[in-house]
Amino acid sequence: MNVPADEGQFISLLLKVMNAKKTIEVGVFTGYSLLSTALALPDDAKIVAIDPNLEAYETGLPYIEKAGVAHKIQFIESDAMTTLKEFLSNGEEGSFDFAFVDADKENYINYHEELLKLVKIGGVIAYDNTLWAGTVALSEDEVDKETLEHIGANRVHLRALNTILAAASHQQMQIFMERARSISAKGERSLKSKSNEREQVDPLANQLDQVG
Ligand SMILES: C[S@@+](CC[C@H](N)C(=O)[O-])C[C@H]1O[C@@H](n2cnc3c(N)ncnc32)[C@H](O)[C@@H]1O
Repeated sequence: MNVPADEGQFISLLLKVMNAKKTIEVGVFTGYSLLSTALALPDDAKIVAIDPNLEAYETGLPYIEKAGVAHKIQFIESDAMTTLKEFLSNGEEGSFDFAFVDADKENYINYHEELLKLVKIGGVIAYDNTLWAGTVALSEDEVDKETLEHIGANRVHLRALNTILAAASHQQMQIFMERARSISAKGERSLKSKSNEREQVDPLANQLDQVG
């Protein structure tokens, strides 16, 4: 299922504020968030979009073409971990401005590990569904049995991701979207030794510092 329109607009805003030019999307489906991304980026930008489901991507592709942004997209029909590891072996470390993850929740933590290496200091990694309909804040006893069966495993995966994000030394901001959708956007905060570099390249992190 695609992200809601307000989330697409929020991604678009983030990308424009950051002046992003090179991004990764993990989990494309029919390309709604991908189209939001492609429309927000400049004409010479590049988006690597990874999903094993080529058929779904091709369903949405005519709309991407009609919008005149297909040239910005490199679709890779693959499992994302394989591709992310290939990028790292090919020397793409620290070369991406932004990553958006909206795929198999059990792998979010694994994607996070690889994306921390692929996304540059000052970049942002955004995750869809981090509240999982609000259930991440509830104990198992508080979720009714039917709901727990339906959402149980993903709730556990997302709680684990949120715990890691909250504990990490990187700057993080959490944005709660309407209709119980959620997105966590994690600004990569530089270490003290890189503070000068960061000040030059990282307007978003400076804004995040002021937010606290
Ligand atoms: C919720 S949909 C993505 C929706 C999309 N972001 C949008 O807004 O239109 C999840 C997608 O993740 C993909 N997916 C599942 N496992 C994956 C994996 N291991 N690697 C990459 N994509 C995967 C599915 O094929 C599916 O298309």
